[in-house]
Amino acid sequence: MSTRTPLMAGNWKMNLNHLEAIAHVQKLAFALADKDYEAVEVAVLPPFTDLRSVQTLVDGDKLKIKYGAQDISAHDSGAYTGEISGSMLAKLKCTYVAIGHSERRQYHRETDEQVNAKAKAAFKHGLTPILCVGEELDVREAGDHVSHTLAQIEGGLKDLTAEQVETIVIAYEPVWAIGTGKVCGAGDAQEVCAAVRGKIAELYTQDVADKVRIQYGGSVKSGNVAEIMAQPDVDGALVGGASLDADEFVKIVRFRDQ
Ligand SMILES: O=C[C@H](O)COP(=O)(O)O
Repeated sequence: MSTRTPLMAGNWKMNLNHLEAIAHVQKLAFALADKDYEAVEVAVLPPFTDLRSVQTLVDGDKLKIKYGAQDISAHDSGAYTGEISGSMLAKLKCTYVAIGHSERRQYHRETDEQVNAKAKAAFKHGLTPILCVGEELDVREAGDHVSHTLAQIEGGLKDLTAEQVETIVIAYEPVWAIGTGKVCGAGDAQEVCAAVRGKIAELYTQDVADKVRIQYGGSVKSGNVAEIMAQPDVDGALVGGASLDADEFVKIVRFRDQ
């Protein structure tokens, strides 16, 4: 029986301005009770422009919900127009930062090398990376989904220490299941999540691998979350579209009741 605490995280992507963010987090705070936080960690990943508002709300009302960013610069400071550094995110008391999301890889051509540099920047500033990996449809159809995902793991974790890796969160998100309504079968998600854990055991130790939380992401909803969470190597969900509906996200957090 795993002792890993599930992490249910809402990746808002480029949705909700700072006023909408306040209203949304207030709805979540109102709906979630202490008992929800006893067995599940809950986090939101709003756009950068919302983070100060979310921080003020969480700090002011001592909320148990955690928050983080959707990206981080690999650089500490300087002439990098449009980028946001790890120290800026740490100053806003972010806990998490998503790294290597498929939309960053696809639209911004982020490579495993850049993703690895961002993971190092996150650790340097005390942030926990949520390292996103997963294959496109053609890769799955060719039967190469496991090897593709494990190569991303190897590249993303390069030169990280065992102490760092045991705290990291991995999000397995098959690209073809993101925002499409096509859910990866629970067994298929388990296959890749187990392979990811096996790879971490090979690169580090079984003990390190047993501590790493591996989320599934891709069209997670209240109707499919229970089956996905029942898989032994799935330790949470990275939820996109469904996290924008507070009632639906609360149901996902309460996956044991679904
Ligand atoms: O980061 C979240 C994923 O990209 C999943 O998005 P989705 O739940 O809208 O499919």
